[in-house]
Amino acid sequence: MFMESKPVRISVMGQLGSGKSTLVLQYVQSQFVEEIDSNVQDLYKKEVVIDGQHYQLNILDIVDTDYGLDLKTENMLRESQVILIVYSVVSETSFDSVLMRVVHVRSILEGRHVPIILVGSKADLENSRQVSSSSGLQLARELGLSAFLECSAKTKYQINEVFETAVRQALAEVVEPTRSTEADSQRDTEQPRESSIPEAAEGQTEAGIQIEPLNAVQEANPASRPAARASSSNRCCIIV
Ligand SMILES: Nc1nc2c(ncn2[C@@H]2O[C@H](COP(=O)(O)OP(=O)(O)OP(=O)(O)O)[C@@H](O)[C@H]2O)c(=O)[nH]1
Repeated sequence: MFMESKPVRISVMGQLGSGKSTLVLQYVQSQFVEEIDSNVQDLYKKEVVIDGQHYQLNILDIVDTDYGLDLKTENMLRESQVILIVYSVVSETSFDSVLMRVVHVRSILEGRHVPIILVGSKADLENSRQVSSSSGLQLARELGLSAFLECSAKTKYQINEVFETAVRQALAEVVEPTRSTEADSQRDTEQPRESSIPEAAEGQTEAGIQIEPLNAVQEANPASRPAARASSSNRCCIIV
């Protein structure tokens, strides 16, 4: 039986070198590329089945300098249904640049709700890690983002999960908050939009989604084993 694919437009941003192109290429072409031309903005297409539904993913790998985006890219960003902001877990500067990118994206979107997912890449490089999983999760919560994941394009760890989460978030129904009082509107301008990232209890989110302890991650991500043993308090997070 022929099933029509639903198109989903995904944009991928992040500081140069954060690993966004490698992440996209691993997902779309199943290859890990060491050197990629950073000046090329590419649109990739991939047919997938997620939760029994066919989708055509249109994934825009944005040339994202710290000096802003050109008008054409801003327009393409406005048409996105979900945006991934990638940082590298081995680069604190890429993590520090996330805030600026979120603020910039939100200003481009002018109040329209588009889910933003925070992605910590290069999770295989555990021995060189500069940004803990809990810092990533905390930032995602503070900024009111829709989800947070770590992944590795090298080991393929959570690559599918990143894009599956993106599709689910893109299609999730958005419930706009009702603004009844002046105080409410005042508060809305002061705080980030409410996030679907729940407050985590020890090892678990409010929604009951397990935050996997690192020893569970070791099987999926063998490269992280030595460091994982060394820091058992560290956690890998999949929050949707
Ligand atoms: N070990 C490891 N290296 C990675 C991973 N992802 C990307 N890299 C490497 O990090 C470098 C930068 O990756 P890119 O994908 O080019 O980064 P980018 O964010 O697209 O940056 P530009 O191409 O400059 O826009 C490359 O040498 C990649 O091979 C990963 O998961 N693990």
